[in-house]
Amino acid sequence: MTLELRSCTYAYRPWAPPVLENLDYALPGGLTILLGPNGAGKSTLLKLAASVHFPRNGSVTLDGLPSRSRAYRRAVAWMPQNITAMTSLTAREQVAYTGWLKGMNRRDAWDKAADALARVDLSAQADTRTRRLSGGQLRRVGVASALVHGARVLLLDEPTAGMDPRQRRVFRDVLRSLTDDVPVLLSTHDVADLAEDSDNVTVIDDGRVLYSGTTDGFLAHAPDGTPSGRIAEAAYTALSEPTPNH
Ligand SMILES: Nc1ncnc2c1ncn2[C@@H]1O[C@H](COP(=O)(O)OP(=O)(O)OP(=O)(O)O)[C@@H](O)[C@H]1O
Repeated sequence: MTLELRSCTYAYRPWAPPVLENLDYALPGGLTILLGPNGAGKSTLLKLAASVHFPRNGSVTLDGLPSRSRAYRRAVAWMPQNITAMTSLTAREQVAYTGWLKGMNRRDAWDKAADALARVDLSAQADTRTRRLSGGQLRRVGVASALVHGARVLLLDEPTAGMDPRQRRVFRDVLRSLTDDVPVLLSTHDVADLAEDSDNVTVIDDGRVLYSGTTDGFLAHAPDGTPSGRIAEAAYTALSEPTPNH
């Protein structure tokens, strides 16, 4: 499975400067965390990969399938930053509804919704109305919705934002169990929290890839002598801040 952006340029308005310019990126397997400061272009990259937006120039493909194709859209699941609780629907109904929107028949969507909720450890809340769920639980409903139609790639935009430490721990366990069979690209500002769990790290700033490689390679950018609890943050700082002579 190869999701690839080739020489992608994207601007939100025809007259505006591009947010991404000639960007080349190939998503590795396992869990990849996408880091970068506010406005770096993380959501934009995810939206191009999710076929929510299309590049002005360049191409986005999954095993050669163009992102405008129906097969591509079915193979890729995207969870936006804000998940909305659908008034009066239960967690299972909301997930099943998403499956139906993705083209599944009602029966299949209903059955697979239960499986997807089990994968994110929410079976106990399947019959709870989504508006009664906590923010962290609602995000897990979002992941279940992304999983319900058997996507081959999962793109998650800041899924851990606003979660308390316990919810983040549950979420990390859920992610671990998912990435065995589905590559996941996840944007976050929780560098320390997720870097140590991930297989790969991508750092972008100003629409450019500053680093893309293994988590070990990423952590190696921390200066010698960095205290063990601060290695991920120090590595991120070293990669994202210009050196004094530049
Ligand atoms: N809908 C939009 N219309 C116009 N400009 C936009 C739109 N969405 C994002 N931008 C601009 O594109 C740039 C990249 O934004 P993007 O949301 O991709 O960054 P990000 O790295 O996800 O940021 P954050 O960490 O704050 O979520 C920013 O300058 C932003 O202002």
